[in-house]
Amino acid sequence: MARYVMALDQGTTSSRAILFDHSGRIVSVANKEFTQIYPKPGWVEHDPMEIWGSQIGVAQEAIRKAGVDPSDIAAIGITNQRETTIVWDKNTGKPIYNAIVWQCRRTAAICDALKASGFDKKITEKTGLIVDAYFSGTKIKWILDNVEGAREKAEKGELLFGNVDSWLIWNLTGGKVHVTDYSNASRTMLFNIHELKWDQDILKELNIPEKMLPTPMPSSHVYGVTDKELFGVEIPIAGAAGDQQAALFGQACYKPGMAKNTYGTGCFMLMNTGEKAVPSHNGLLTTIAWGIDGKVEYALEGSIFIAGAAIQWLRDELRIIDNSPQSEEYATKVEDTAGVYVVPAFVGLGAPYWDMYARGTIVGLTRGAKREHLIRATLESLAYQTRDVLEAMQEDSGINLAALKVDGGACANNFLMQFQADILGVPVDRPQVIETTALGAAYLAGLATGFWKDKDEIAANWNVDRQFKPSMDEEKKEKLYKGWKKAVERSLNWAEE
Ligand SMILES: Nc1ncnc2c1ncn2[C@@H]1O[C@H](COP(=O)(O)OP(=O)(O)O)[C@@H](O)[C@H]1O
Ligand SMILES: O=P(O)(O)OC[C@H](O)CO
Repeated sequence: MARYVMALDQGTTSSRAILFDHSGRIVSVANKEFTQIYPKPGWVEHDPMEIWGSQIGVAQEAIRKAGVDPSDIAAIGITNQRETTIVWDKNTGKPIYNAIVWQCRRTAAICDALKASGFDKKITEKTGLIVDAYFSGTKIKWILDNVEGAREKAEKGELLFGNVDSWLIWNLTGGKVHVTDYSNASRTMLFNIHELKWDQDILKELNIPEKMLPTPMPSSHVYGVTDKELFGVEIPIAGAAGDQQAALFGQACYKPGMAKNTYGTGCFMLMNTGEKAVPSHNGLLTTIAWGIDGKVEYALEGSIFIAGAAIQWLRDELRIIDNSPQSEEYATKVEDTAGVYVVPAFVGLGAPYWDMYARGTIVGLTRGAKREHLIRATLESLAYQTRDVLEAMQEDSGINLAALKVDGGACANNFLMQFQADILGVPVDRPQVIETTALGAAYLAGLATGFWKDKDEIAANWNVDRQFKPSMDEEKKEKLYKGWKKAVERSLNWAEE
């Protein structure tokens, strides 16, 4: 029997491939950052060919590094940055435009028009989403309206749309399979999450031909096999899920009420709500967690657009740190932020504010404010944003979390995790494997191919690395959080079209 499952984790800033063994341990990892394209303020693009090239490159490298024979890989699971929109020519396989990234704000005006007409309420009922430039629907419309000849070709059935999962599966299968999984479909703003089909009313409103859309499928399912050219053997592609849903799966949050928070480029808290799609009254999204075992399960989600990306901003734009881990070193050189707050609303604010026109703000500066304070305030902003969504989630679900499971690159930061526990007043549990996004994708693929028996077998693999216990006194905690809310006020509704 084959001994490994490979996860392809196509994130916002890097493509990663990880080989896992049967106990969920990492056997090898390969990673490659790729180009971020900012054509205008608030616009973000990727080159789809670079996404594909880097992803297949790291897959081959991970296999090479482990010294594993590709025939020893039971299955491949895909997980991806969600909502990012790619449109390509069915005949040539070439993209007709750059990928419009989830963070891109270019379709804010289309969203405003949907809100002005009241159609946004219908969209929320059907898709569980809050109308925002974040989702794929308006991005597809923008491409069809702005790329010469695109609409005509789409109507003739010559163009295909996909999120990154579909794009990778299409390329991995040599252009044979055009599918998506339910969790990714639920992020397009075109998918009826109750009926599990593309919604005709929304397609009509946005003028998007259904023939360009992929076939929605369960998240744990054999979609096809890899083209023999790629690895020398055909490997089943047996799982796919959006990266945040995959992390929920990898964290073994299989029961209603279980939640995780992933600190990557953005920060995303998801709570499993079982077979019930729970509507939010506090600015959260209702979304599909996964389709498995012949049914679909749902989640409540708090989407924070900028988290680890703010640390990258300190590194790449301000150039006040050399690498992300150094942020911890500087943050712990000072007692506090000296009253400084950073609100990293670089691409507007997601949950629970949903303000496409908010922009980044630094407040509370005094003459003594130093680099260390700014770095610490940036790290703390991740924790404050998380408290904003946790409060909304507890309100919507009626559940008070006993502990928060965390994962993603930035959860390696011990200062941040301790501050997070302090500001929430809830313990924070960090697992041994923080690559739970990739792990979740591997589990979905391994379950479809019999590599793992069932979810219980997988749940037994979850082990805590460290628990961070709240230790800040109540008065200080609330005073700090009050300052954050005031800082957020200053960032809202800033940009003008
Ligand atoms: N020690 C650290 N402290 C703070 N942030 C970190 C640390 N290590 C990584 N990060 C941040 O985490 C992000 C990378 O996490 P990852 O889970 O790989 O993200 P993604 O999947 O979105 O690309 C980067 O934005 C990086 O700045
Ligand atoms: O690239 P990540 O891990 O920050 O995830 C991005 C999300 O999928 C966007 O919805």
